[in-house]
Amino acid sequence: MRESDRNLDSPIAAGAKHLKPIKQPAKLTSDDASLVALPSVHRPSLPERPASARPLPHPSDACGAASNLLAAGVAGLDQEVSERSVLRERILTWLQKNVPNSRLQHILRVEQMSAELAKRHQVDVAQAALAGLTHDLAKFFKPQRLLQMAQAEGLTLDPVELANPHLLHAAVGAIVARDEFGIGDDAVLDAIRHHTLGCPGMSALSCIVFLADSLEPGRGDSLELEALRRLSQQDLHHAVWQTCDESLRHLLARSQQIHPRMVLTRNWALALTDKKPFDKKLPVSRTP
Ligand SMILES: Nc1ncnc2c1ncn2[C@@H]1O[C@H](COP(=O)(O)OP(=O)(O)O)[C@@H](O)[C@H]1O
Repeated sequence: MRESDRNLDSPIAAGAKHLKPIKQPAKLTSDDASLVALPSVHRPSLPERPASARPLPHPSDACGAASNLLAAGVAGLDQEVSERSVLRERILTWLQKNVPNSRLQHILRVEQMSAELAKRHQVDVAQAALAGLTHDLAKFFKPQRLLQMAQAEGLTLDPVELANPHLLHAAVGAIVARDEFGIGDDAVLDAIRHHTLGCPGMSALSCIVFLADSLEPGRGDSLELEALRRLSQQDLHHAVWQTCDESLRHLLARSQQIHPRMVLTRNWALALTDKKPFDKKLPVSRTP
C-alpha cells in the first residue's frame, strides 16, 4: 500500500493526478478554536469586609466582569490561533521548497484527515493537524543525510534501518520539526516519529497520524482502503491492526524487508481490539 513518490505507479502518484491545486492555508474553524483552553485571568484580591458590610454586586458589575473575562479569553485565543497560522505558513513555505508538489498534496490530505479523525475521537485537533502537516518533513532527504542526522542525534540504528535508511525519514522528520520549527510538543514529535512503523503503546494522536498517512483519500479507492477508512472512524486500534496487516501483506508480496517494529505495533493493536466478528464489508485477506 505504501509507495514512494519516485514510483510513478504508486497510489499516491496515481491519486495525485486527480488532485485539487494546493489549498490555501485553511483558517481554523470555530470548532477548532473552541478546543483551545481559555487562559486564566488574574484577579487582584480585595480587602476582607464583614459579610454584612459587603454590598450586593450590581447586576451590571457582574456583566462587566464577565465581559472583561470574555475579552481576555478571546484575546488569548486569537493570539494562539494566529501563532498557529504563522507556524503553518512557515512550514508550508519550507515544504514547497523541500518536497515535490505530489508529496505536498499528500501531506495536506494527511493534515486534513488527521484533524477529522482527531475530532471524531476527541483528540486535540490542533496537535493532529500539526503532526499531519509535519510527518513527512524528511521524506526527500538522501540516505546519507538521514543516517548522519540519526547518528548525530544518538539514535541506535538497527540492521533493517541500516539497510533501508529511508525508514529513518520518520525519526529524522521529528528532529527537523523540533530544530527547524521549534516544535517542542512531545506528543506531536512522537506522532511524526511513529507515522511509518507505529509503535506499541503509541498514543491516540500517533494512531491517527499513522492511519491518516496510509488511508488519506489520495491512496486510492480500493474496497480494502474504503473499509479501513470506515474502521478508522470507529475504532483506532482495530484500524491500526488491520492497516499494519495490509502493509505487511504488501511488503511480503514485494519481497521487501520487514521492520519488526511494525509487527510489534500490529500485535499490540490486535491485543487491544475487542474480539468481535469481522465486519463482512471489511476484507481481511486478498483473494486472487
Ligand atoms: N514494516 C516495514 N518494514 C520495512 N519497510 C517498510 C515498513 N513499512 C513501510 N515500509 C517502507 O517504508 C517506506 C516509507 O513508508 P511510508 O512512510 O508509509 O511512506 P509513503 O508515505 O511513501 O508510503 C515505504 O517504501 C514502505 O514500503
